[in-house]
Amino acid sequence: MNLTHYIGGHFVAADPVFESLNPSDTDDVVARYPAGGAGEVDAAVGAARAAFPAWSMASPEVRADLLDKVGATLMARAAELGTLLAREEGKTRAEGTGEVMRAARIFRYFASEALRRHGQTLESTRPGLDVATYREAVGVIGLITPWNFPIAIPAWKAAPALAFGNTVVLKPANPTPAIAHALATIIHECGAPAGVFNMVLGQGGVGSALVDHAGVDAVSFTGSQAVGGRVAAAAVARQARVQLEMGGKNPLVVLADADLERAVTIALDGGFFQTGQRCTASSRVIVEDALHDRFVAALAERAAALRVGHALEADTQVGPAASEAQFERNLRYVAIATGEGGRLVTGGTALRLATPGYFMAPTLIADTAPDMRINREEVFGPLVSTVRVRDYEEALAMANAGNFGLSAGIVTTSHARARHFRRHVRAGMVMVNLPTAGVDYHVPFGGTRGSSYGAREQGFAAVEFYTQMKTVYSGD
Ligand SMILES: NC(=O)C1=CN([C@@H]2O[C@H](COP(=O)(O)OP(=O)(O)OC[C@H]3O[C@@H](n4cnc5c(N)ncnc54)[C@H](OP(=O)(O)O)[C@@H]3O)[C@@H](O)[C@H]2O)C=CC1
Ligand SMILES: O=C(O)CCC(=O)C(=O)O
Repeated sequence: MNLTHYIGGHFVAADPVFESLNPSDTDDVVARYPAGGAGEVDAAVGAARAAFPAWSMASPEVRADLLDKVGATLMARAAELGTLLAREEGKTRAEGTGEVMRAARIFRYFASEALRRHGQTLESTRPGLDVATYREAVGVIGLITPWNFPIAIPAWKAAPALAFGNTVVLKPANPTPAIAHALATIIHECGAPAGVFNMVLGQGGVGSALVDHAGVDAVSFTGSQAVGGRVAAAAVARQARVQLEMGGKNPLVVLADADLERAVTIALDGGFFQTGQRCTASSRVIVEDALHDRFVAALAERAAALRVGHALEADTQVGPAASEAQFERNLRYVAIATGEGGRLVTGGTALRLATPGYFMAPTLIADTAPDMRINREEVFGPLVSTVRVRDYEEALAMANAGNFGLSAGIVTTSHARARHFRRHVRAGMVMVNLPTAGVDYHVPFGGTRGSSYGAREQGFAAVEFYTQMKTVYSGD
């Protein structure tokens, strides 16, 4: 399959330069795609600017109808698109289908958000005047989205952008262009006016051309801290609005009063499902001393029993890393963690299976210290480290250490501890007796410190980033 850019309502073909490979079987080329650059970005931004006046002034019903139709189409095609997603990204077919359904629900949710009341009317302090606030579209929004949720994240950025009257230029992640292309095709076929939604494919310069373009009013980025920092600096330098979501080193605190089986199930899900490639993954498990050894032994046993395999095989529980770069990074961090004194309890190695893919055994590294790199840096693979602590107070201090603050979890039977943790942990999202990963789409998503920058994403909070406030005073 040769993919194209999507600019101004047209699928713009160009020589295929890059390949998207199936990470479960790298002999399988999922798609080939062109090397877009500043020229394509300029054309896409131009198309989005030209479409903006009519789209932002269109009846919200027009926008709601489009989003509704996109949501319904995604839902109807969830199994087929979920298979494509699993083939291209490496998450299991069930995870892929679930993600497409999530994207469908996000479009459906924002279809109704387009019709909801977002402004206010107030009495003026001056008799005889009325005051009202309106939320208006911002303009052209540049979206740079990652490969780990290659349809849900474009959905949760594009759907609110379009719902509130903005136009969009999407730069999808390099390892997953085919599923992004499928989304663009659906938006086109559902009747989006030309230029309302655009997509430019390519590597090594498309993202920065988008962020630097004077015609882009706002940029929403999800990815690494390093790139996020560059995106923010470039956007702020020209006073463009910017929002970043940059991952985590999410602590899961397991207290001695926890039910062991439950704690292990929560850690297993949060740490290893979706191959650990979630910014909300429970990559750092902080365990109270009295339960520590039994917890590590039980988690290692369950992790070793997980079936790692080809994403499209029915009994696979953990798919491959999404790319060679991510695979190598995962293995490198095993060496870094053990080199710094961590104890490899299970996993740690690449797996040779029937197909050439980026498979790795779920890995547990115990006896780590909080200042080791494995506890400070996001890896984004099926790697979990454990830290032993004396008591709850030490666990909380450790959970609050470091430069991330996305999601934090606690497993305990104590309501008092859970309440205290909810209040005092420094994270944007707190999970009580739940994995740190796995979020709803109708509530705000985002973190503190180095995890996020700017307004929250998703749910009712999305209106903040994708609209600007206007205050109108009316006399008689
Ligand atoms: N928070 C999360 O959910 C995610 C976190 N990550 C983390 O990031 C690590 C690396 O993943 P990787 O896929 O390389 O992701 P990156 O965060 O490095 O982002 C790569 C994307 O950013 C664009 N980009 C690169 N430089 C710039 C720039 N200066 N301005 C604008 N856009 C730019 C690239 O486009 P172009 O090719 O055109 O330059 C590409 O689309 C992972 O291991 C993980 O730790 C990754 C994915 C999701
Ligand atoms: O945990 C989730 O459901 C969402 C995770 C996420 O958004 C991410 O990894 O980028």
